[in-house]
Amino acid sequence: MSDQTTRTTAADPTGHPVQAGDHTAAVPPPPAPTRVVAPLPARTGPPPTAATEIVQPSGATRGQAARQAATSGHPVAGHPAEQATLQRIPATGETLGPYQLLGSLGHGGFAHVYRATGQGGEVALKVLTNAEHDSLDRFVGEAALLERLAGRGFPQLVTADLRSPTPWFAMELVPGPTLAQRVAADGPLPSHEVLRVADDVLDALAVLQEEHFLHRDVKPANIIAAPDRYVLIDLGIAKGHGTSTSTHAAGTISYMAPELFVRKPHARSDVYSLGLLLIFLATGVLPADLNFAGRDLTAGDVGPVDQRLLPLVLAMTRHRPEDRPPLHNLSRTVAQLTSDTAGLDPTLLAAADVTTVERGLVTEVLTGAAPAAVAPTSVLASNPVRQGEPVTNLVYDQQLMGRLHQLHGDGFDGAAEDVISTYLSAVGPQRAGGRAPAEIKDYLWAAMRWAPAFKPEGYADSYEGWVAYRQRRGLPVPGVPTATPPPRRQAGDPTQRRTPATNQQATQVAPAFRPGPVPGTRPAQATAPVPAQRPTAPAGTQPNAPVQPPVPPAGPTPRREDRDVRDEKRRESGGLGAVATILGWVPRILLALAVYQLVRLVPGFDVMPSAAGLPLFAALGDLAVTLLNLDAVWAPRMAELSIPLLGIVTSAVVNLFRAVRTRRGGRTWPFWLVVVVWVIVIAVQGVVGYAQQATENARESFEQQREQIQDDLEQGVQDTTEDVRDSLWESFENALPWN
Ligand SMILES: Nc1ncnc2c1ncn2[C@@H]1O[C@H](COP(=O)(O)OP(=O)(O)OP(=O)(O)O)[C@@H](O)[C@H]1O
Repeated sequence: MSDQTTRTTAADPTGHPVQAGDHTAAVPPPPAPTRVVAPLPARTGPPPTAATEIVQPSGATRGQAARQAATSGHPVAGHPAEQATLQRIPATGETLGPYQLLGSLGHGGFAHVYRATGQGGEVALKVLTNAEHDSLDRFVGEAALLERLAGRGFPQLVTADLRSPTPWFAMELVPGPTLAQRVAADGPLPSHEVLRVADDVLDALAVLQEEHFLHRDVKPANIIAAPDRYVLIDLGIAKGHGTSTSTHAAGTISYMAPELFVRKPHARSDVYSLGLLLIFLATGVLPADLNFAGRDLTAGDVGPVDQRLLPLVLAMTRHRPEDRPPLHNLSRTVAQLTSDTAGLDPTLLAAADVTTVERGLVTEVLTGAAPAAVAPTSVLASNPVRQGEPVTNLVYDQQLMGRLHQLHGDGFDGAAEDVISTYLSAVGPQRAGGRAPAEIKDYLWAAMRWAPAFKPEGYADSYEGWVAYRQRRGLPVPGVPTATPPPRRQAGDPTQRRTPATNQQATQVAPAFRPGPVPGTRPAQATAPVPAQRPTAPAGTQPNAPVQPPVPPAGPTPRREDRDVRDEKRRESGGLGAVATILGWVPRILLALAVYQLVRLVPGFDVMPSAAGLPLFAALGDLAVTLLNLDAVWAPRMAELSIPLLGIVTSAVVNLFRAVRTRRGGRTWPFWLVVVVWVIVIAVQGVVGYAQQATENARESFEQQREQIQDDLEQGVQDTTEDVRDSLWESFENALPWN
């Protein structure tokens, strides 16, 4: 037992955490509620040497070894990317703390796991074998998180010695094969067993979510099939960090949710991986990767999955994370599927708003704004993707992967090596851990589950061959001016998804990854100097000379990237995108007109000409009058109404375009804004019109009364005058002598 493990928490029966900074404990298994793992002190600068100077086999510390390697210019030994980061791997029979190692259970790039025996019986003992600078933090984070999860769906943490020169922690030994081993040995699982896996893993993920964590590595190799339950293991998202020795790196990427490729983890990223996992368990194969196709899986993609399971797995693997159902809805669906009597409630599988617990996860963890209490273990979460892992890291480069996907879709797998070698010359070979392009290509093809494509006849399987193929078909080639204009897009096929006739057996339909800068022009962390872009050699000359990419801009901001992506999308969709852009301005113009009309209602501004008098709206007003068979007096009113109506129609069209182009729902705010502003215009117009009308009526009535009175008066005067005149006349006549 190391001297550090003698400072145990056994002396602390109250269950309080061990002293601050004490990272070790040797609680005899089974574990007391005592806190086994105390968090490492928060770091602001470089890691403290005491905790991280891990002894190399040679006796040199990791830091010394790294410095030696750096100053000599040579890696310590073996592969340049790996050897400076590996530390001692304990052998069977050795003792670590109170445990004797009985045999290896497995390993990844990060740690080795042993079956070990000690006082309390057998345990699974995980030993940190990667000496990358933040591996220890992550290892501590994994142990701390296991402790917090307290065996709910995960192995129970037993004890740990994280300050040992060979840091380790012991956990409950879960008997049974992993699901990867189970399927390899027995083939696909029956549906009821797939549902049991779904049930247990969903429960485990829900517990994890309550602790504000994502697993991010749900895959068959990380689920142990114990006799009575399925247990999720491997919370060390850092495994494989800084090295590519992980035997499961490709498998990990295979289950990765699309949003993780663009470094945007979502609370439902694990749902995607679990959906793929269920498909794998049910069929024995994974569907072809659709990450770069940007669409949902369909029944045709997933092979012979039980019809009852199908809606579940298709919902879980939706491309957009917000379209996937949340965990509790999935659990309820699984319960319904498991029960023979209950019917399936389809609303549970519909896209649902972010739940409260998910919101906590998103705001606290994914954005890095975790509260202090979570911070010590959120090393797992603060690195949503495995940065720095050679080769694996390449799949996060959208430019590179998009281009490779395009080549693959066209059937030019052989051209991939050219593109990769160009890419490496741009970003530096260290980005891929010094691997050769062919090796990288094989890795990426395995990771993305891309089956070998079939090249169209008559073209070399090289970058130049691909360029020639595209040029001959009038298709855009990134970085090369199009010789002939691209063919007109067909109505009903706006994305122009195209499968080459000769490439029917390539893994996927070519997703029309559109031309953009040559790969490597905007790598996420490109720092290496890059040669200037060189024009593509004509087909047939220099068959293996790749096109050199232009210099990557230094450190683009995310906002800039967003803009670039938007621009790229616009370019990708060609004329369709331009039409959508122009149309996109129409609602805004109409909105401006609506505001203008509103201003006209302000007293004093009514001298401004009405927008409804513009020829377009006047014509529309007349048209409406004719079509609706209305009285001509309605024409101005219909011209007014035509403005918001036009806004609604164009907004609907724009949204349709956008939905087709991006496979997302379009923006609806311009539509609502136009409508709302117009409702206000009409309401204000109504009130003002009513007031004007009322005033007019009052005025008219007053006028009428006045006229009436005047008439009456005049009449009265006239009558009186006539009466007087008559009576005078009569008197006069009577007074005449001859009467
Ligand atoms: N609690 C456990 N009980 C039994 N076996 C276990 C346990 N934990 C891990 N193992 C075995 O050890 C193997 C490696 O474990 P784990 O995946 O945690 O290590 P890792 O270094 O993070 O590996 P990877 O890079 O594959 O994720 C597992 O595949 C499993 O077979």
